[in-house]
Amino acid sequence: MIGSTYITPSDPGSYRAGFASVVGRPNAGKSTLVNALVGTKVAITSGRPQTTRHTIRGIVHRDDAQLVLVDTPGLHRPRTLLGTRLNDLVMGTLAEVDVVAFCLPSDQKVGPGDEFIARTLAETRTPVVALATKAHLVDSKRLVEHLIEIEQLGDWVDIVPVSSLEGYQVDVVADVLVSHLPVSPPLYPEGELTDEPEQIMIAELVREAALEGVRDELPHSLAVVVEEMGERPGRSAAQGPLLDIHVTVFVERQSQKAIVIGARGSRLRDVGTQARAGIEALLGTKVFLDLHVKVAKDWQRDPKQLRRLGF
Ligand SMILES: Nc1nc2c(ncn2[C@@H]2O[C@H](COP(=O)(O)OP(=O)(O)OP(=O)(O)O)[C@@H](O)[C@H]2O)c(=O)[nH]1
Repeated sequence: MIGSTYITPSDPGSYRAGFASVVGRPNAGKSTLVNALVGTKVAITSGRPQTTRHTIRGIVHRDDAQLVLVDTPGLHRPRTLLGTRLNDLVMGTLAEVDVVAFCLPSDQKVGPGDEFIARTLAETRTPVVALATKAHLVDSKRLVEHLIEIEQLGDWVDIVPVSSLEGYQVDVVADVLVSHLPVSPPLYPEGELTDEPEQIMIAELVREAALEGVRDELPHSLAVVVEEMGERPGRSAAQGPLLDIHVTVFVERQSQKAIVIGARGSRLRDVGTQARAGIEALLGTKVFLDLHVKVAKDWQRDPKQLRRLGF
C-alpha cells in the first residue's frame, strides 16, 4: 500500500466520504475519467472495449472530502458467461455505492446500450449523475444535442459535460459527486491511491504491455495471473532487495500465443521490459519478472477457468 497517514479533516462536521461507481458502455471513457479524477494512472485504458476486467478503485483526497471511485467493467447485455459475471459485478457494485457516474460519450449518439444501462440504473435507489464524456471531441451544437438526449434518457440528479483527457470540468465532476456523499470521517489513509491488491495492479500492467500494438488481434482473449511473488533470498545490502514475480499470460488460441511471444520471443521480451518498468515504479523496488504464455482454450466460456482466472 502507498502511504499511511489519515488526514485530520479541517472541519469534521462537514467532511464527506464515500463511494462512487463509474458506469457506461464499453469505450465510454470510464477509466480515463477515473485516472483524471485521481490524478494518477490506476486503471488500464485502451481504444478497444472491455479492457477493464476488475473493479479498480481510485481515491480522490481533498481537504473537505474523500471520494472512493469504483471503476466498473463495461456494462452491457450479457453474451458470454464472462459477460454475465461482469454484469453481476456491476449490479453488486451499484447497490453498495453512494452515487453513480454514468458516462455517455459525446461523440456517439445515445443508443440501445445506453438505454439498457439507464433501465438498469432506474432499478437502483442510488443517485445517478450523467456525464457527457469526451466533450472536446464534438462542436457545441452536437454537445447541446447530446445533453438533450441524455436529459430524455432518465432521471439524473445532475448532467455534466466533461473532457477527462483535456482536463475540462474534471473538478466540477468531483464537486458534484462529493456533494452526494454522506458526512463521514475519511475511509482510507491519505496518499493511498487504490485498495486493489498489488497483484491485480501487477497483472493489469502486464496485460496492458501485452496488448500494446496488437489490440486488434487480441481484443478480449487475454487474461493475466500473478502465480507467485517473493523477495529473492541471499541479496547483500549493496545489491538491495529484488522481487521475483512469476506471471502467466493466458490466451485462447495457439495463434494468439504466437502473436504475444513474437519472432524468437522478441515481443515477449519487450512486454516484459515495459511491464517491469511499470511494476518497479509501482512498488519502488527492483523486480525480476518471469513471463509465461499459456493457451487456455475458450476460457471466456468455461466456469472453471474463469474461477481460476479470478472472475
Ligand atoms: N479526446 C478524448 N478522448 C477520450 C476522453 N476520454 C476517453 N477518451 C478516449 O476514449 C477511449 C476509451 O476510453 P476508456 O477510458 O478506456 O473507456 P472505458 O469506458 O474505460 O472503456 P472499457 O474499459 O472498454 O469499458 C480511449 O482511447 C481514450 O483515450 C476525453 O476526455 N477526450
